[in-house]
Amino acid sequence: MKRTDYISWDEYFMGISLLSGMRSKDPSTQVGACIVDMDNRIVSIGYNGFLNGCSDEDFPWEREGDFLNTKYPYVVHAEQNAILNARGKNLEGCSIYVNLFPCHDCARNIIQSGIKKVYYLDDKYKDTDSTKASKFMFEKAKVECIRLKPRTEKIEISFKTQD
Ligand SMILES: O=c1ccn([C@H]2C[C@H](O)[C@@H](COP(=O)(O)O)O2)c(=O)[nH]1
Ligand SMILES: [Zn+2]
Repeated sequence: MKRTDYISWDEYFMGISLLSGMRSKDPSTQVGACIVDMDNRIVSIGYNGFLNGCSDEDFPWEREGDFLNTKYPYVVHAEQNAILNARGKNLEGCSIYVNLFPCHDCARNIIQSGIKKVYYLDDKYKDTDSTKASKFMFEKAKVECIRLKPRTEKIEISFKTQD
């Protein structure tokens, strides 16, 4: 008889976003993104981090202080890494799963890439102008935003073997 307690597509793709976010070295907010095509195939993934080919040690993780001494001008956002990691593949009609609602800069990139659905979990920056601008642009561009309400708070994975 087939298993019945398997995870849903939404749990699977958001789970992969969260796992991807666990690669992030940002001490305050870890973001992961997973782009999926209309056949439920994963096209690309990404997380927030500093620049390819540069040492992480050369950049600050600070949130406050002089702008140039904070992470903000240097960190590449998860959604943008996922779009860029697709290496020019056609993303028209794809969906993106991301654990944090996209900022206005990511929203512009998502829209321009042809992605049509955004599945998200957390909306902790909902009162910021950046998120308000994202929502305005998504609405105008007819990109659907869906907040996932998982039926469980945690999914466990184990590396334990049976041998
Ligand atoms: O759309 C987004 C918005 C933010 N991020 C990343 C960028 C930063 O590394 C953190 C946010 O840091 P805070 O300390 O919470 O300001 O999240 C992203 O990847 N995508
Ligand atoms: Zn962003």
